[in-house]
Amino acid sequence: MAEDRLRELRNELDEINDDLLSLLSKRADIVQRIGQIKQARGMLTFDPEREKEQLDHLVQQNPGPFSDGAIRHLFKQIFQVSLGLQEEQRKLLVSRSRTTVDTVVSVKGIEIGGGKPIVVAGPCSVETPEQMEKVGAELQAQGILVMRGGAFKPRTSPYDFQGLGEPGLRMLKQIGQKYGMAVVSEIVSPNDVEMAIQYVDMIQVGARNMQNFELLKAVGSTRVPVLLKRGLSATIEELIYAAEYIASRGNEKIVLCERGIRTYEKATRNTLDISAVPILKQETHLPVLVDVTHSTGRKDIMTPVAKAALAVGADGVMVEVHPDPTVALSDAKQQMNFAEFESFMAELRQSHMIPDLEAIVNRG
Ligand SMILES: C=C(O[C@@H]1C=C(C(=O)O)C=C[C@H]1O)C(=O)O
Repeated sequence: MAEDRLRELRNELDEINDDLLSLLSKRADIVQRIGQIKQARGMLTFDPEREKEQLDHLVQQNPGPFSDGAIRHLFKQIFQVSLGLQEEQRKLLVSRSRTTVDTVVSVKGIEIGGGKPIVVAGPCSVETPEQMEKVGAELQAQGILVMRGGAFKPRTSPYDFQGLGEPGLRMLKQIGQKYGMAVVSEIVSPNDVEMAIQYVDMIQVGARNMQNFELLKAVGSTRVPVLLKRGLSATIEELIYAAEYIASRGNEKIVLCERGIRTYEKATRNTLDISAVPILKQETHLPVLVDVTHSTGRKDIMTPVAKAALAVGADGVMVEVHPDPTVALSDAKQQMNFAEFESFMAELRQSHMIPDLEAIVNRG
């Protein structure tokens, strides 16, 4: 008899479970529709006031035997998984799920991400007109289309060379114009962005500033291409969110840059996270470059590392080149001299990893 009653009650519970499941699913469907409206309106997903309102109401209606605390706990769990659903469906602007088409960022007419890998090269720091003149001529001879050069240097020590600032940017622009190259330089303060875009074709947000959110918002408010470097200890997800900060302000001209992360390994300056490249290509629609200079800090392995980067799908590599690295004001050890740069370029061309020189020289 008691056995029968037990079975009966359990059958009843099974039915209630089915009803609860169906109600929860119906609720989840509504939650998702609310999520869509929130996304379209740019609203936050979490709404603590709305949750409190519902909890207060439920507690008021609580017929027992569950305690008010238990009811609050149960429903808080439902709200939490509901929020999870809304987060999941919220597609980031930079996310691959938005489009299967790869974004091509045009920097003064030079395409990054169009399937033709590029080499971005130049000195760590802009130092003197003579140094820049030599670099400009060398890069042009090597078919480089985008030149880098630092004018605002975020250095570890305040006593190290901090860069020439605006005069450095002016020098960079002049040499870029003279030798027909687009120029990119790092900006470290949101206050300098407006000034900088008079001189540079692409703004770099450096590794140390990847989560300088005010800077991200400032460059996001321009329509100038942005080269966003991964932070020293940033996860791939954090890099993607940093890119989203820029995109959310309306600027989707973003090029991501893997530049090595901090690990316990001492053989290289940083540890190149090579897997970040295909992951970023898979998770976002943005072009990805690899800075082989900063990731390795070693000239002797720059060529194989650059080949590896291109082999896993990078849209290009960045390298530092200086007429005489031994007297460079920053990063003296890791910059290539011209002879080293020439053999680096020759090796990449011979292995058909970058377009050959003629194709570039005759591009016009
Ligand atoms: C469903 C919403 O989104 C979230 C989830 C809630 C819920 O599951 O009831 C309530 C508030 C929000 O934190 C909403 O805003 O209404």
